[in-house]
Amino acid sequence: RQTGTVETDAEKHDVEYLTPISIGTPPQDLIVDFDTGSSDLWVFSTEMAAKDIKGQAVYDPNNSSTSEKLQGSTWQITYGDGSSSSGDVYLDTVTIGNLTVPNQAVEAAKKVSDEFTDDPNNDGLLGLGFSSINTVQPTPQNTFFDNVKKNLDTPLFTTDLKHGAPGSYNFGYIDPAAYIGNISWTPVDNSQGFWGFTSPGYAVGTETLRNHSISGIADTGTTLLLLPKSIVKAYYSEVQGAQYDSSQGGYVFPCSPTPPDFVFGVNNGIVTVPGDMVLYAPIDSANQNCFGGIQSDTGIGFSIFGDVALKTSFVVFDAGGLQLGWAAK
Ligand SMILES: NCc1ccc(-c2ccco2)nc1
Repeated sequence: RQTGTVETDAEKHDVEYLTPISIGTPPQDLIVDFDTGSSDLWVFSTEMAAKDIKGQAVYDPNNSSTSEKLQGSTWQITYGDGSSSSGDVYLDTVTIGNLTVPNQAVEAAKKVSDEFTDDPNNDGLLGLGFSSINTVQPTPQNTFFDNVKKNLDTPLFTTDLKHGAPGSYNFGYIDPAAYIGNISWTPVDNSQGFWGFTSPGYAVGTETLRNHSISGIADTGTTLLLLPKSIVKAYYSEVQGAQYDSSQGGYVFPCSPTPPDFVFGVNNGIVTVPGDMVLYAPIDSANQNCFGGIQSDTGIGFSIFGDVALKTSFVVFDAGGLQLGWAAK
């Protein structure tokens, strides 16, 4: 039985976290977005039109002695932010850190939307959601984690995303040096293919937790913390000068003073998003006004605990116990 670890780097403003993987023989190195909110491993490839590739590394199945085309299989995915991609499928060897899966479904892109073309550092996505929502047709394929988990000491992975600093994904073990205090555990609802859970409540600043169930997903592939409109409104009502700016598509507020912390419950514990993490990014060159890291989940149907929430914590994605563990660090 094995364990593994791989470093992940924060892009500017922690908009996404990019992690190296190797595909094929000899190994082709790509850097991709590990996404617990989806379940396809897809990469830029030599099957794309040259105009859609702007700086990304590409997978060339013809340059791998271990690639095997999954005849007749195709995939197509559209994400919550409207971005999309599609293509065909190969089985090939995929290595992350010291962990190797010999016959991983690698979804080679033939088309990607402009959001991906215009993101030069991101060579694709590696889904860490449940394989039930893999988009390959006619036969959905397993995620890397689902394929590797039988070889792991224990079927879990952990995330340790950081603000503007390299973090890590660990597979098969909980590193006691990576967190402080106790881990708060909460059951996972994977019926929609996501790492879903329900938080019992929230607080703004130092107030006591308000009882207000928040059902959402732990999603490393979403940048912000997207919550019910009523909670977002309650939070920004306590932020000086905050207002909803339709041109920016969300709440903005003066970058100073630092806004209050946002706290959400996880079972009997709490997770604190420090006010300076709610200051997501300046919207003007003078850094006068900032776009909020907490925005509304309207229209999605559930809340999304994205990177703004995840980077405050050490989080255990436990497929064995079907539970999420959150700890301070
Ligand atoms: N939540 C999945 C996801 C992840 C990344 C992206 C993306 C778009 C452009 C670059 O990256 N879109 C959606």
